[in-house]
Amino acid sequence: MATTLVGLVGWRGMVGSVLMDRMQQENDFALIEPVFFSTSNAGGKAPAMAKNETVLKDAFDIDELKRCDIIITAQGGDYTTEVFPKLRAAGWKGHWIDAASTLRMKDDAVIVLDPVNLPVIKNALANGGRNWIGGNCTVSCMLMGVGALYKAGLVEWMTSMTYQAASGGGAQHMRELLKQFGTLNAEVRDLLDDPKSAILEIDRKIIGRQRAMSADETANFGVPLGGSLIPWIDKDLGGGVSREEWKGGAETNKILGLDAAAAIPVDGFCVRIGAMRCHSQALTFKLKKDVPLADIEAMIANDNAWVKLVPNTREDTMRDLTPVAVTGTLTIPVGRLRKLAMGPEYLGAFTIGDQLLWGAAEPLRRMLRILLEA
Ligand SMILES: NC(=O)C1=CN([C@@H]2O[C@H](COP(=O)(O)OP(=O)(O)OC[C@H]3O[C@@H](n4cnc5c(N)ncnc54)[C@H](OP(=O)(O)O)[C@@H]3O)[C@@H](O)[C@H]2O)C=CC1
Ligand SMILES: N[C@@H](CC(=O)OP(=O)(O)O)C(=O)O
Repeated sequence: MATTLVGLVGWRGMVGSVLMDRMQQENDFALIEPVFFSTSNAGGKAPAMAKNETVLKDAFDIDELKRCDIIITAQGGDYTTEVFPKLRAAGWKGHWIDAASTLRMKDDAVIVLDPVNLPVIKNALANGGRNWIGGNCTVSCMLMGVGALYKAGLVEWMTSMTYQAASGGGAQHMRELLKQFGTLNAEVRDLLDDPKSAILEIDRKIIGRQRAMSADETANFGVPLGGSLIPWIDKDLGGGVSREEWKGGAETNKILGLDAAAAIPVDGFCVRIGAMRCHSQALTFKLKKDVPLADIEAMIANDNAWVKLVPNTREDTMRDLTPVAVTGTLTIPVGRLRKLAMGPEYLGAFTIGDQLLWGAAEPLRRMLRILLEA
């Protein structure tokens, strides 16, 4: 069989770098002939994973892109908006795998998260599908954790309260958060070094410095995030709903392959907090019936190889159910599982995922594998 030519766009960005790491770890490059593209350095040297195609191609060159059997892009939505229609208009029939949200809700696109929706992917493939889009990080991480309840048809509705990391905004947001923490620490360092100093004096100085942060110091988030939080993520869709909140319902149902008539109500609030790259979520389910907690735990624990049930104890929660425990791993812990005071059909849960792994890069490389094995 001829070698599959796979174009890689956005490979040196934050999501792209995580994707390259995972592809190397899983030996994906052994199965493909990679062609590396750049929006800024065409003609430069391709990275070490290159085989025969050792020069960076221009990521806007439709003829070069057209050579590829498969293109994977983590370059961002603006790039997709500009290049994808031109490429298809030029008659390209290859597979397009994309991290950006641009094409997600298009009828001819599938949101890929194969441990949850392999049947949806396989069905689209059989029907000639060629556009494979990674889901919103919060939605993908949530479904990796509690997808079992949806698959079992148990969910009447779900509400989520998210605690989303700085990385969701991009690399500059992570840097800004850390700079803000440093600025705040510097503001009270002398007082912290003195064990007899008054805590209210420290508190007064911190809030003063937070409120005095310059436009430069908050250029990415718009307001201070260090020592604070921001209960709005992505655009304002009107009606008091953020675009990130809208994605929760729209993408969950699309991933599960549920049309408007069968859609499950999913809604909540999305909040940016000062974590680095793990998105956490508190979930409340209204189940269609009273299912014993032990059965629910077993369902979740056995759903996929990455989910990890965390016993609902203080000790287990503090050790295993934090962004610090999860960062850099593919593990999706689900804990704090308990029936809520509202009644036996009301279930509470808390889950965490690395938003650069299951939230962005991993579903893309797994889709590549599915195509290579098809
Ligand atoms: N951040 C996230 O959490 C998520 C992002 N996504 C999607 O992925 C897209 C890419 O996001 P992200 O990876 O954060 O974007 P980055 O800004 O890190 O990278 C995007 C591109 O910027 C260029 N670039 C310019 N300067 C640098 C530099 N110093 N280091 C690395 N790259 C640089 C690179 O293009 P070139 O090599 O051509 O110059 C790179 O491919 C997003 O727009 C979004 O659509 C999806 C899910 C989650
Ligand atoms: N919006 C997410 C990150 C992201 O890129 O989402 P999407 O792929 O849906 O645009 C966040 O800020 O945490």
